[in-house]
Amino acid sequence: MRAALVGLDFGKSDFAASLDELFLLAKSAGAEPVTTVTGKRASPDAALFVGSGKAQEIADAVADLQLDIVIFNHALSPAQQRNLERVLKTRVLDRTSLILDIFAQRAKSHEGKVQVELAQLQHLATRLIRGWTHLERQKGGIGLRGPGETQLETDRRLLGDRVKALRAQLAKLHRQHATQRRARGRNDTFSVSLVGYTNAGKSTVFNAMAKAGVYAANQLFATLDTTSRRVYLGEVGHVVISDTVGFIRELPHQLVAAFRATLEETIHADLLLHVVDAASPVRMEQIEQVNLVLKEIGADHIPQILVWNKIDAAELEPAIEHDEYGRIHRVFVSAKTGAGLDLLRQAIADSLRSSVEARRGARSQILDSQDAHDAHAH
Ligand SMILES: Nc1nc2c(ncn2[C@@H]2O[C@H](COP(=O)(O)OP(=O)(O)OP(=O)(O)O)[C@@H](O)[C@H]2O)c(=O)[nH]1
Repeated sequence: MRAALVGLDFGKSDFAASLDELFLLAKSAGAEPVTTVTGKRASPDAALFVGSGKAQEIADAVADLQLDIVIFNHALSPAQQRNLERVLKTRVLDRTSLILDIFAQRAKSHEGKVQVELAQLQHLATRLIRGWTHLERQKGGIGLRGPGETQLETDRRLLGDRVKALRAQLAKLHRQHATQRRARGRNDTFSVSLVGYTNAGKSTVFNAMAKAGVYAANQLFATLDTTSRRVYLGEVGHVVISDTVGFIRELPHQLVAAFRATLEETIHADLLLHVVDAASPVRMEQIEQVNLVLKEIGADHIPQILVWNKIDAAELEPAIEHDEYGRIHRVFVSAKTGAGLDLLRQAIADSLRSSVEARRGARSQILDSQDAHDAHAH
């Protein structure tokens, strides 16, 4: 599918990085970006998002380069999208729909699929206006319409019913996961979650640690479902490591909501390995974006180790770095070459050891106070 990418510069500093990301997103969705049209504006045009001159430039590109789709690096209103499709005479997609599309292609587990469908329906609900989509025609539903209902009311009702059913399914899956987590908790297994910006290399680190053969690809959001493995770390024992969905700037809020359940795994971890693409020029900003999402889901209090990955590409050396309190702050690794992975194992083992000591400390404090209580009673 031949695509044009369109990005408008509203004076934000991350304009170039955000466009590079759109290129990757488009490729991940299976499109072939042929050309990029950029422009500068103070604010979006109400009817077409871009100005009429820019719209003509895009329309010419569509005709000259025989493009099938135009992808905007922004959120478009339903009216803007329709107006643009009329003027450009081709399909128009915005950033939110593109990300939803990738999620729909990638979701593998039952839960992942339910979450993506819910997010898509919620996105559709904002676009459900007269003459837009007729849901019951897709379902071939004669007799589905209630008495006196207009097409729009019927669409809204069907959509509402489906959203309700999906929410119920998710709640059930959620309860099952909580039960599984409790079972794990009883075993006192130390749990480690990999988090990070999309494409940072989480799956590759996970594979290297777990030798699991989890799908790793130079695509955004190759991993949607949480996968967990037990990993043996020598005399300190076992940990459970989980790979999680990648984060991205401007993740559509429907998706943040839908994936909250998946991210629950993250919230209950004892340690977060925050994987960073050390070779990316925008790595500091990506770290910030990830920390923002962690805060949003209430996981910002969990101890975190920054894993600077891809040191082979960034020409850095494997190392462990401590903060001023002597805690491990950063580990430099290459999941691809294996350099520094022994240091990462060591870092996780250290963290496990101090957690066990802290727990033992808490327990002996309780015993001490019990002894004191008993002594007093005698
Ligand atoms: N040069 C180099 N490339 C790496 C390294 N680790 C991962 N990669 C590459 O980076 C790309 C992304 O890796 P993944 O492991 O799929 O990244 P992810 O963070 O799981 O991605 P999402 O599923 O999108 O969240 C792949 O092409 C990997 O081969 C590394 O240490 N060095």
